[in-house]
Amino acid sequence: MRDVHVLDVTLRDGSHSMQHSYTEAQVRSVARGLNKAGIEYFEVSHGDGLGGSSLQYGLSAVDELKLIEAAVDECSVSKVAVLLIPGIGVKGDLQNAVSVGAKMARVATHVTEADVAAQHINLSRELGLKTAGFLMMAHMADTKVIIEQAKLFESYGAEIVYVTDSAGYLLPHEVTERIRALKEHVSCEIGFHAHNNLSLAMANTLAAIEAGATYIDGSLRALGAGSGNTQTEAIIAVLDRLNIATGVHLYDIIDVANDVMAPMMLRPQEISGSSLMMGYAGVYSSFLLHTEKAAKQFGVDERDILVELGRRKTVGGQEDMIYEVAQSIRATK
Ligand SMILES: C[C@H](O)CC(=O)C(=O)O
Ligand SMILES: [Mn+2]
Repeated sequence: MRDVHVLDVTLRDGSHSMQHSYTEAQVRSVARGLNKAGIEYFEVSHGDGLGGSSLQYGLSAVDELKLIEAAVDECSVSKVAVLLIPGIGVKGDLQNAVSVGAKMARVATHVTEADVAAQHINLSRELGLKTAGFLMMAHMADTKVIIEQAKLFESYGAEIVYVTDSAGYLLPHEVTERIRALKEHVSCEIGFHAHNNLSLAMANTLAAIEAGATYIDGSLRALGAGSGNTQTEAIIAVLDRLNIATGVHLYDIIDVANDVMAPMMLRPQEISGSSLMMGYAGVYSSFLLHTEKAAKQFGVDERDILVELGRRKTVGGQEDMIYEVAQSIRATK
């Protein structure tokens, strides 16, 4: 019995921090540990979802279908989820993921664009997947808009709607406001996905649960875009202390975080000057590595790039703007 479902995103959001370099052996060892710990669903895909491997978003070292298949092969308890952003991934990608054993799909759109997900959510239900809509950059819309968009997801067949704090910008009371509004106006379950750019991932996750969210994302050692996500092993411990059942064994989840994930991380998952600025300026967390690259290439301060990206209200899919902004800052020097 699970009061709250903790979905682990180490093998998807963590792929941003790993520069999409996961190998089959790495995925197998993480999947084995998550399965042993009793995680219900964990996500495996390119960081930007199915079909994300590209020059724009970063090339994957290994075909994600091979990684999904390897993860599925390690599972007796856990089920594999995939993320799909319509336009980056296509319906065929979802069918392929199902053919290698995926059991859940999270269809992600910008917070004001749920209408582009109708076909993908329909297909996901037809394929028998647990199906969720994932509203990214949720800080960019007020509760009225979020309710409207969640209702669209629900009308297409989504069983869960996630409020996704892609920029790690939201403050706890703003999370409460959004989740509470959804609880009042939609009947599907509500999920929450945090980024730790302002060091608020855990506080925001607890605010979401208190307001009624029943699906929560976490990642081992917090591995994820920007400053990473809510740390899976920490939220399991905290929920245990709150007597909220997750069905996950604490020692086993700590073991996979410490013994398996930590040694393979390319760099510590920390709140750096730049990832903090993403939370401050409201910038999509997966822009971090691109911003570091652009800052070096044009010899400008990463923070200036991020502030300008926030001011221009850039969203996922506009990675090319990072270089344009860096170039324009350079030109004014
Ligand atoms: C594709 C993004 O990385 C999805 C996500 O995890 C977020 O918006 O946050
Ligand atoms: Mn994320």
